[in-house]
Amino acid sequence: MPAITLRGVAKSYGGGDYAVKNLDLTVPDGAFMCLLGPSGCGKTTTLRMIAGLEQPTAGTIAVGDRVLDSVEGGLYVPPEKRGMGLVFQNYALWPHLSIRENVEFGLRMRKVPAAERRSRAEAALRMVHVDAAMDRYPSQLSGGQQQRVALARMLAVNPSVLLLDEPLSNLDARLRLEMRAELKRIHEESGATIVFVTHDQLEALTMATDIAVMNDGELQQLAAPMDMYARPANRFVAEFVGSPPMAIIDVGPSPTGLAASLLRFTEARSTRVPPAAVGIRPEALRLGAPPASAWHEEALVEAVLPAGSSWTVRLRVLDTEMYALSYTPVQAVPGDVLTCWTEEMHLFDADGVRIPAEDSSADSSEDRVEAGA
Ligand SMILES: Nc1ncnc2c1ncn2[C@@H]1O[C@H](COP(=O)(O)OP(=O)(O)OP(=O)(O)O)[C@@H](O)[C@H]1O
Repeated sequence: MPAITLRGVAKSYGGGDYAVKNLDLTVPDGAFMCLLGPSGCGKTTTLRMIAGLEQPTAGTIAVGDRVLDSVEGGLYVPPEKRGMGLVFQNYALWPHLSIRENVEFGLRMRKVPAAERRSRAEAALRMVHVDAAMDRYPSQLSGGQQQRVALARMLAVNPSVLLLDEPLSNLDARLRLEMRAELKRIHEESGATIVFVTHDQLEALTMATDIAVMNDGELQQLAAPMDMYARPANRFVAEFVGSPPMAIIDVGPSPTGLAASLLRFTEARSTRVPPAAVGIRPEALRLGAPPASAWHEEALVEAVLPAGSSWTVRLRVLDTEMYALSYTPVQAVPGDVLTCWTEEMHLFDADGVRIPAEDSSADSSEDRVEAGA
């Protein structure tokens, strides 16, 4: 299956506002791409355009050489002729059909012979581990099992492109975790190209091979999950990806307190234009004796929040409240004064765009980070 490409794609539902603006995006063959962003950023609209359920207002959508939409060329291929499988948040199973019959339904529509229908339905149900419940009815299954049946129904048709819109949002935390692992396994086993819409950054980080972060109808960054986490292209991505979020401290033009301390440190180590903002991830803010090269300040412990395997500490650093996340026990109580330090800062310019590190090959031109807002 060749790559899916969107070129100059825009969508307006009328009234002058654009749900998606001039989107250029390539989904490589076999990718598990997550479209990630806050509510209303245009993720679902993008997915529905790929599916053919919405027509773009401008641009082209193609799979390899096959053009599916071309506004300029007056071309539009309807959903049923695109050969893509769809699962939406509100999946619906037929209540009066057994699980097996539900999964066979799509194959029946495609006039697949009975024996083949049966074996393909069984194979799909085995893949999602619901084959033991094949002869039951949807009402006899848990929400998570029903969700898997909806997936099996799509997988039985064997589409080479799967389009999923928040398919895990109706599940409880434990099932979501289980289904993330299942989806990853299904992706690896089937070799299908997956486009997955979510507003949950953890879902995207854990499952995707590529993440496209959108905001306000525009692509903010396209990168592999850990690249995006390590080198967010701009302030929006930096704050959206990661939990607890990165602290971003504005430092210009006449900073005081923590901002002044950070600016002094970055200016002493760089010949470049000073940053307009400095970001520090909670796990990069360490407590204890700092190495000589690290930025450090005294911090007043305000609260210690143990969570079994991690410790979140609320600190007051000069004039600013910050969070440190530790994966080793923190022996401190409110009122203690500790040294906090870091060697990992993210610098942003006045437009909120990442300033690449001078001494790091990680921020090189080979970086997969494509876009900055
Ligand atoms: N059928 C429609 N008619 C008019 N406006 C729409 C329609 N569908 C979406 N929109 C608008 O387009 C914008 C993008 O919506 P979209 O559903 O694509 O965002 P989203 O990122 O998927 O959000 P959510 O996570 O809330 O589903 C929003 O401002 C939304 O109100």
